[in-house]
Amino acid sequence: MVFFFAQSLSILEMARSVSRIFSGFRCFGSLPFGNTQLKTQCPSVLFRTTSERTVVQVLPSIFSRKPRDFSLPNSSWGEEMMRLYNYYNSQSEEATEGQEDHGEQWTRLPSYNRSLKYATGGVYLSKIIQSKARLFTRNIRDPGAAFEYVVFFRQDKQRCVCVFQAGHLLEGPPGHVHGGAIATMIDTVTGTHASLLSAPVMTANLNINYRSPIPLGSTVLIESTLDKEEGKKKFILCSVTSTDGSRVHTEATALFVSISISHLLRG
Ligand SMILES: CCCCCCCC(=O)SCCNC(=O)CCNC(=O)[C@H](O)C(C)(C)COP(=O)(O)OP(=O)(O)OC[C@H]1O[C@@H](n2cnc3c(N)ncnc32)[C@H](O)[C@@H]1OP(=O)(O)O
Repeated sequence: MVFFFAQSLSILEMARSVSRIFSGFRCFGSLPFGNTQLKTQCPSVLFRTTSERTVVQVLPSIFSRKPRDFSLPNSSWGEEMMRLYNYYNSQSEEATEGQEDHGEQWTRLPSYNRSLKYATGGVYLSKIIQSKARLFTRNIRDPGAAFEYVVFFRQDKQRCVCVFQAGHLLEGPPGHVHGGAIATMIDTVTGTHASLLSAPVMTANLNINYRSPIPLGSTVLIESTLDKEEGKKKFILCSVTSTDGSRVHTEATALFVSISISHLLRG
């Protein structure tokens, strides 16, 4: 669809259009950290400053069908978010460079805005989910406006840690994060955790105790641990704390039940 539209424009008009389409996507390579993987993911930065020939060379990667991984840094990530991302990411890099991974390192979990489509290659879900469906936590294009987060997993400890920066659109009480947004993030982290144990799962029960408000714009840690498994039930514990651990914001327990895909087709 995007490609068809672009064919009817001149190259430069096309470049401007695509640039606008991708306007929410900042160039990771301009940020002060040296992850080469990030630098390869922002070809649109060349549009305004290079010749037509270069633009043409760049276009194929623009129209790549590779989905955006939202768990990678963008320009809205603050200092604390970046510090923690770099901390956990450096430990997960060791796992890939090291000899053998026995689950003793953190693994960064990629995050897409149409999780099931990408997880299944789109074959199944393209038939049953409307084309405009997007994952709730990844559907706001303006970087930093809502849910900015990355989840890491440690298999040996059965533990997830999520670094979450709460944007200005998540306001509940003045200057603080809405309880529903906090619940959403707890559901997301514990649900991701339960899915790693045995996907697919659905949330059957979520109990939340709000202990102290989370300032809007701040970065917090959301940690989940496996409490117990009973057949198709997974019980997960979760806490939301300040990044230094000194302040407990929220505590929760969650129950996930394994389902079969046919469960989702019952309507
Ligand atoms: C990448 C991002 C990840 C994000 C993750 C987000 C996940 C979500 O938000 S899911 C959306 C919200 N959840 C839902 O809509 C679920 C709606 N509920 C359902 O579909 C069903 O009730 C479901 C799937 C939970 C359970 O149904 P079903 O598979 O038939 O299980 P069922 O046989 O009734 O119960 C299985 C066991 O779970 C227990 N159980 C079920 N529901 C509950 C509950 N609410 N509380 C406590 N126990 C429960 C049952 O007692 C039973 O226990 P046991 O095996 O010991 O007898």
